[in-house]
Amino acid sequence: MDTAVLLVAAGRGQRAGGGLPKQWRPLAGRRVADWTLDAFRAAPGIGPIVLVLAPGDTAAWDEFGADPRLTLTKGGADRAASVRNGLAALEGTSAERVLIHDIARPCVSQALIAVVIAALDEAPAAAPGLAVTDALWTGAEGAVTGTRDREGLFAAQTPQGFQLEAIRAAHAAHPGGAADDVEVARAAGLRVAIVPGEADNLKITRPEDFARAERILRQDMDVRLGNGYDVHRFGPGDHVMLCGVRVHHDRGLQGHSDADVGMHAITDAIYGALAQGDIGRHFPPSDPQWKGADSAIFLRHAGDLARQMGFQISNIDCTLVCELPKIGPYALAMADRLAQILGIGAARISVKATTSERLGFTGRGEGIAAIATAALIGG
Ligand SMILES: Nc1ccn([C@@H]2O[C@H](COP(=O)(O)OP(=O)(O)OP(=O)(O)O)[C@@H](O)[C@H]2O)c(=O)n1
Ligand SMILES: C[C@](O)(CO)[C@H](O)COP(=O)(O)O
Repeated sequence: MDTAVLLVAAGRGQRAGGGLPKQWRPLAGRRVADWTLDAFRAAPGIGPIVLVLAPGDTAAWDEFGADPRLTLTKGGADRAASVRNGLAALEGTSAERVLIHDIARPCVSQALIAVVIAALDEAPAAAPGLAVTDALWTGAEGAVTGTRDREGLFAAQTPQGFQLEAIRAAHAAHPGGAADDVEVARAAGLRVAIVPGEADNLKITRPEDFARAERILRQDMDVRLGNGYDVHRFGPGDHVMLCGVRVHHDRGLQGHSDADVGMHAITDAIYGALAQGDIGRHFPPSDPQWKGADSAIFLRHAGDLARQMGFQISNIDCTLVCELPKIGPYALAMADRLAQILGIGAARISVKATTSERLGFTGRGEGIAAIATAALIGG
């Protein structure tokens, strides 16, 4: 049974400071929102994902709008209003359950997601709570004024899981202003099962939380580097394909596929980082179906394989080595095309070129060489 995910990301993160809303700020090499989104993308049994965005976060609307797995909808004046809009966006989907999660909790584990989903087999609602272990005081003017019994107290976390129709009806009946969806569910008479929360599943709220979240994410991070190198010889022709862009030239490049030397080096760099061999292993040159093939097929395969193995492409750097054609005027278009094929931001891709000072085979204009590095992050 598919479980939908509703990620609320329309807050302004005022307590976290830092200028940019916290979900768009960098954390362990990526943005907070990327960590959270990918945790749910990677979880088994997840169906539609609704991302609730502030209307003014235009860059996010453009970026995430291109992802076919996501449905975007506008946030409201407070968290509960944003959740209501997200639930409305789920109307008509086949999902019967929903996990509602703060985008500001990027350290959510696969184990916790699975536990909440499993608990929904037995209960109409389930949410993680951390039993309070510290003594509790009341205080005023910098001094302790009393103590409170901690017995039976829990710190509430997300993802909070619900049968979809039940939480939709609960929100419709609620006057608003709830701290979380458990409060809304309980007001509608739903029993909410508590599953054990995780200390690492913090909500980034204040400036110091970034450092703690970064430590948590980095301790499980699997950083991989791969390199790729390729050469193609010039032959007759009137253009070359380089990093997915057709570049006018008085000769073409020879090869079994479209001979896109840059894209081949990048593809091999990704395979290398994954320890999955090279293009020849996945697309043997002896196979006639790849004759004249668009090299985007190879690159897309490497990118998909990285995702299947639990890795994100952090960045790519590719250097083309040739005297001619001049690469500079095409470099940005090349980065854009590669980004489109890989489904990552163009700012994560660098394409540059150098001559070899007329030395060697590239210097003599006999062919083009390309060298690429890919950095992948998993875990
Ligand atoms: N109108 C709102 C307010 C909050 N949220 C989301 O609700 C989650 C939990 O809220 P909180 O930590 O309070 O986030 P902010 O409202 O962004 O923070 P602050 O109160 O410090 O401004 C966050 O993922 C936030 O983006 C939302 O989608 N819409
Ligand atoms: C839903 C929540 O994450 C539960 O802990 C929390 O209530 C939302 O954030 P806020 O800081 O209470 O606004």
